Amino acid sequence: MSNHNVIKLSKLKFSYPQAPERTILSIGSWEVQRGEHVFLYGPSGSGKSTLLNILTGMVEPNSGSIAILDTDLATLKNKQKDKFRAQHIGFVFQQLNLIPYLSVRDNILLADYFTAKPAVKEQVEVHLLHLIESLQLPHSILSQPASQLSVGQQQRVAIARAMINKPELLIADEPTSALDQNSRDAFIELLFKLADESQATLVFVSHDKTLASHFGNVLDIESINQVQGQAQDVC
Ligand SMILES: Nc1ncnc2c1ncn2[C@@H]1O[C@H](COP(=O)(O)OP(=O)(O)OP(=O)(O)O)[C@@H](O)[C@H]1O
Repeated sequence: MSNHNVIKLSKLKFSYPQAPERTILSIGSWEVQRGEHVFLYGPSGSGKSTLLNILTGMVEPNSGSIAILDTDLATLKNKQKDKFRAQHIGFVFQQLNLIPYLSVRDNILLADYFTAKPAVKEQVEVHLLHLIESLQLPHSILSQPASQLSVGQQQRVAIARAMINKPELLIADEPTSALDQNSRDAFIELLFKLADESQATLVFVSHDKTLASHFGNVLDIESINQVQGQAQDVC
């Protein structure tokens, strides 16, 4: 396979409809190649979450283009965007967002259920077991309700859920902010391991610059966003 861009932004401008006069993001160009581990950092209010929402098609820019895996998001209707997101992008958030009363298995498979074209059941099962083993979790955990897991186990289940659809792009938004240093490093290493296994590209967002040393590609959002002065005023 050639070295396709997984993310390609160009001439992007964005302001929220409630405050149209205030430009939040103005990015000339930004590209991420397949398999990269990108650490995107910046202070509170610098537009990290806004940029992630634009990358995933949840929010539309005022102008400019965004291609994810060579698909121009502007060409997709809302339903197609939902499907595209479910099939190609995995998410791990700060609040792990597991549903407490559902079993670990159902929490993980929920992501597969939302893709318009669910994979063949047997293949999903094989992949599920593979993920659980790679994350050093016992098979028996699959039938436990998420509410019974330790925080460390919940994190690993959140990674499995993000990876069950074999996404090409994995987005992690401040997933380690509640952890101590050791658990943080272990979590990042597991995330890398799983991402690399499926050659997924990882975009990891945080305001904690001490994590940067783990990553091959470290990007200060303020170095690509031409309106940083304005965004910083808020914090
Ligand atoms: N729904 C909204 N309407 C109007 N302004 C918003 C909205 N959401 C965010 N903003 C503003 O956009 C700017 C960027 O916010 P954003 O949440 O993207 O920053 P961030 O870097 O992710 O911050 P944090 O690290 O605190 O999560 C901030 O100044 C914020 O006040």
